[in-house]
Amino acid sequence: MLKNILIVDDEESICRSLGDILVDEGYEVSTANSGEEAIKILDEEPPGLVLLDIWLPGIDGMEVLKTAKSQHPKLPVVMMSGHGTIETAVKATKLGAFDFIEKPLSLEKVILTLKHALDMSRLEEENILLKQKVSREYELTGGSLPIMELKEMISIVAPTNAWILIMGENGTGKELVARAIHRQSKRADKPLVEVNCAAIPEELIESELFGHEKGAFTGATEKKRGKFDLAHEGTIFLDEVADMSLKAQAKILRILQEKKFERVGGNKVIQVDVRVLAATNKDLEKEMEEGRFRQDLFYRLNVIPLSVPPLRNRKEDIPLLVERFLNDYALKEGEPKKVLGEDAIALLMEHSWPGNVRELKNFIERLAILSTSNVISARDIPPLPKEGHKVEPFRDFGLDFAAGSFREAKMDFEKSYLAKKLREFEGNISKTAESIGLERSNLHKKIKAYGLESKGD
Ligand SMILES: Nc1ncnc2c1ncn2[C@@H]1O[C@H](COP(=O)(O)OP(=O)(O)OP(=O)(O)O)[C@@H](O)[C@H]1O
Repeated sequence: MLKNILIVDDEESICRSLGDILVDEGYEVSTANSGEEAIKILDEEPPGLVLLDIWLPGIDGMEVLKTAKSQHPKLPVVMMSGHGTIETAVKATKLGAFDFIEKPLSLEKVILTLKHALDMSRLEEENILLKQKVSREYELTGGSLPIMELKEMISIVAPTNAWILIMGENGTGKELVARAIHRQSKRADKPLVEVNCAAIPEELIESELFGHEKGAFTGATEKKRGKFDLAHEGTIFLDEVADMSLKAQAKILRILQEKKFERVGGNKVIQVDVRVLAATNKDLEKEMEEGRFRQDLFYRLNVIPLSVPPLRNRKEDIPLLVERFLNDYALKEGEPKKVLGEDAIALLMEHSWPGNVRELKNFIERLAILSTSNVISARDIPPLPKEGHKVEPFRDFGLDFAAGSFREAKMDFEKSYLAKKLREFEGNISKTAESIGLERSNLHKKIKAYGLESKGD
């Protein structure tokens, strides 16, 4: 991208010669011979960078720097001076100058400094845009009473350091709640590290959470930092916390209590400062009763409970969510935004959305992809399961021995058998794989091939 550079120097010859060189380097250049002129240009047509002499008649360089920084805080300003002292350089840096170059100017130094300053400013811009994009992506949409109450609770508890347990059905937005809490907390500038407890094999849990030293076990070819280490001074989000084995729960409890750990294969004790957020879609009271979840861990995590309501209890959010997902889709694909007709929305409001917001989001994306017209009406909506009909993730498909060939019958059996076993272990892939003597990765492949995924995505 072409960047405009403003050179401010009362010596006409410097403006001219420096300007010519910078134009040759591919920059656009404008010049000012006084502080007053510079301020006028900054006001009317802000450049991408300023090369600013300190000694100017009238308003001097330091004053121009102050004005420039107050009007355009992100504008990189490089100071130049023939009588540079350490003090002036320090003062300029304190006022926000990017760098300080001494006269007589070394061309190499000027060009290198400009390049660094422009690179830095581009990175800053990109960073701001990315942060905006990410925070938009993770915004909780909804104006219903339960969602407004939830947002209110989030704004109260987020700035504290309290640990929070987020409960709710699959796809209700628990991860978004965790992100909102982190974003509104004092730790927002530090990392939010997510741990999907259900996805870590038990034997790797320590190395995932606490890291390992090089050579700690076969396969540990590099030293690796653990999730707790990475979350230092930030937030750790333990998702699907009830899907860990009891052994893994005990390990987590110990670190949560002591806030200290050693890397696998190491002997240095690492102390961390982390805020813990946890989420689950299980009924933890029931899990405890049935001996699948440790009580002490529950009390440790459940300092502040937050509950995310299912979509069927806040259907008035559906129109807003639909609007948001159609918008997101159009932006992502760079296509014109489609709209849903009132009749189509009315149809969506009748459905019970057992997969909650995730199901609605996927449904809307499919509609946006498949519909040929920009206004989607009720006629374009594929049939939705009847009200009250809860889609079981691993439903029994029944055996259809009318299936023609041996191969088809075998596939029917395999699908039905895996669905049954997955149901038995409540969708826990590790446990199912272990119980039926199949490799986890192999089971994953079969689940995909037979469309047995538990979630809509
Ligand atoms: N209120 C909301 N506004 C906008 N998008 C939402 C909202 N709630 C959920 N979503 C979207 O729905 C999807 C599922 O949300 P999320 O992953 O936060 O749910 P979850 O409760 O953590 O699900 P699970 O228990 O299955 O992990 C995501 O794509 C998320 O962006």
